[in-house]
Amino acid sequence: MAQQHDLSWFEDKALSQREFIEKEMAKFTRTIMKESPETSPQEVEANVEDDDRDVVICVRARPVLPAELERGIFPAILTTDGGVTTEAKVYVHSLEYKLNGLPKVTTKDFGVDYAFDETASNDQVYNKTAKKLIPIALGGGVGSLFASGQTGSGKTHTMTAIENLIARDLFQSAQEYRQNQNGIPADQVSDSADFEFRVCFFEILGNKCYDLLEYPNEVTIMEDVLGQIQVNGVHEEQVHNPDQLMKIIARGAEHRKTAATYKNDTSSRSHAVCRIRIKNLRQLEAEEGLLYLLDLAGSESAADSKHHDKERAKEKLDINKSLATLKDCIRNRALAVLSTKHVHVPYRNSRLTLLLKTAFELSSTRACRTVVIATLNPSVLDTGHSLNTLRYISPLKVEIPVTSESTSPEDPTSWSNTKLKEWVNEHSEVINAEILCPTESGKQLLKLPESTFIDRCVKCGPTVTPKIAKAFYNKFWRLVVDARTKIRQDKDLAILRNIAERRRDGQEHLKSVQNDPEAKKRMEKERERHQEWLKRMVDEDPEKLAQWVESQRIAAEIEATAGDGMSPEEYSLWLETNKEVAEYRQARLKEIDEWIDKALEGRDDISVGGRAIFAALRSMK
Ligand SMILES: Nc1ncnc2c1ncn2[C@@H]1O[C@H](COP(=O)(O)OP(=O)(O)OP(=O)(O)O)[C@@H](O)[C@H]1O
Repeated sequence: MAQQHDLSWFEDKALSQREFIEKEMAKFTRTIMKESPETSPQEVEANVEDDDRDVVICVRARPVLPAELERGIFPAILTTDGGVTTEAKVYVHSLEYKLNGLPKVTTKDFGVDYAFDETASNDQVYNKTAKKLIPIALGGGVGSLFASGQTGSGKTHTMTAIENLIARDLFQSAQEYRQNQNGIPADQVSDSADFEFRVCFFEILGNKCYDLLEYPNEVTIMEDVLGQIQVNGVHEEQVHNPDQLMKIIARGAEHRKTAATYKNDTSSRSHAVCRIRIKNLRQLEAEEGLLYLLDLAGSESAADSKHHDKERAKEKLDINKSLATLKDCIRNRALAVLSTKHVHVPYRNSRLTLLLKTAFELSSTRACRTVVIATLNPSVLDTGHSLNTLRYISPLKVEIPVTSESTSPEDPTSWSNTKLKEWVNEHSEVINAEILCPTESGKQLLKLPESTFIDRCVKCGPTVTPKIAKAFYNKFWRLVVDARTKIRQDKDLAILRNIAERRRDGQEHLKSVQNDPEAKKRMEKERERHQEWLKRMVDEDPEKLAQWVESQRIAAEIEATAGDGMSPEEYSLWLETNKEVAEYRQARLKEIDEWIDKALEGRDDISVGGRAIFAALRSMK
């Protein structure tokens, strides 16, 4: 819980301006209520029912606590629900001062999938977010739940409640599965029924990992020769009911490494990972399901970190770097599925994301769903921290395009039920399309848990063994992976062609400029303007600047690697540009480094988070 501390000059001011701030906020609320008609509960529910997003981003603002109310603290955060056509929003009101010294209230808004205010119950939060991870994990997929938020914002409160509900539903669903298979009443089967649940709990602290069940044993996260991620040396325990699971989680949480910070003496400074492996004993061919419950370390700004010693500052830098990588992985993985843009999922750049390889890998054939819950302290004194949290999580929300960009007829995502059945009949003599996919579209069949897919195939007759069913599942999923890869390669090629053209034009242009002093001057001016723009972006929109630098890096990367797997015609085009590519790429990356240096020059006020983004971009080369 947040420790009390002396109010700074600014905090004092904020509390003394209460009347003014509340009046401004009320004015703002009236305006947005007028602009966006209230969403009916039915509309919200309908939205939830249709929610088949792979990544769900939500925020929960806790109430102002009685002790805080006593100190005169009041809330400065407003949330609105999303509707069929509108997105859920969080508004943060901050007190600022104009140049003439008069106060003003600035409001920043962020779009999320779900925004919960202080009236939301734990059940409501769970039902709309984490609940959908259960069928995915039981069905052989990967469900991940991340909690993030400033210390004292209610992370533990929310996560503990959700973990309890997950434990309850996991075992209840396992019983229902058995009941559906055998017709045995649920109360007559054991809690775990046809599943084996194994739990481990560890923390990632910088580049080191420690077992939280056998504390302080060190464990290592590594990729084996088969590309599987192993957590070597970790202690795993089998659990048979919700109580056992919750006891283990509580035991791990007790060992959680904590350290004093300026803000809170029990602030978490490591990422805690609880992993539940789920084996379907009835369908041994199906992949193991994975459920990750991750309590992320808080990100701290430079101002908070100034009280830290060198070691703590380095630790914080590692944390911020891993948070930046995690953000790229979640966002880019969602983009890779939804769009034809070239995306790079840098999951190898941190221990945390390497651990979640199965969820991030573009060639993964498993259903994955990621839920991010950010908790907010609504206090007017904590708007800086709330903005930090929101700036971190809101870019994770990826818009679902109205029409899929994927037009490849080979991609099952776009198949109707008729087309899907045709494919099944054409590719298997023993699997009956009416049993495997009586009504589903291609997209719906891809959402089906692997074990259910295998179950349905096996029901087609005695000749269909689980092994055959599993091979058919892989064959179906390969279509998706191939289609995605092809789309990306096509896109890379288009970019490459464009670069080749631009470079030809550029060289012509350079030649003409060399002989034209006026044009040379103009070019110099243009360069200066560009540098100015970069400098300004550091202040105004570091996120946008980081994205721009990242796009430059990706372009350089494509230029250097696009020669792979091309047709002869494409390859000759490639060769044309390839001669100087290595040299050009080096120069380009050096230039990017210089841009970052220039942008950061003499800027001690940039947050640790901002620096970490740039550091991560550099290290990704
Ligand atoms: N949604 C909520 N409704 C009511 N009280 C809440 C809610 N969320 C948090 N609280 C209360 O706020 C206080 C801080 O919450 P909590 O300890 O969960 O924060 P935290 O983010 O986990 O902090 P830390 O990182 O320091 O452990 C607690 O007293 C908790 O009971």
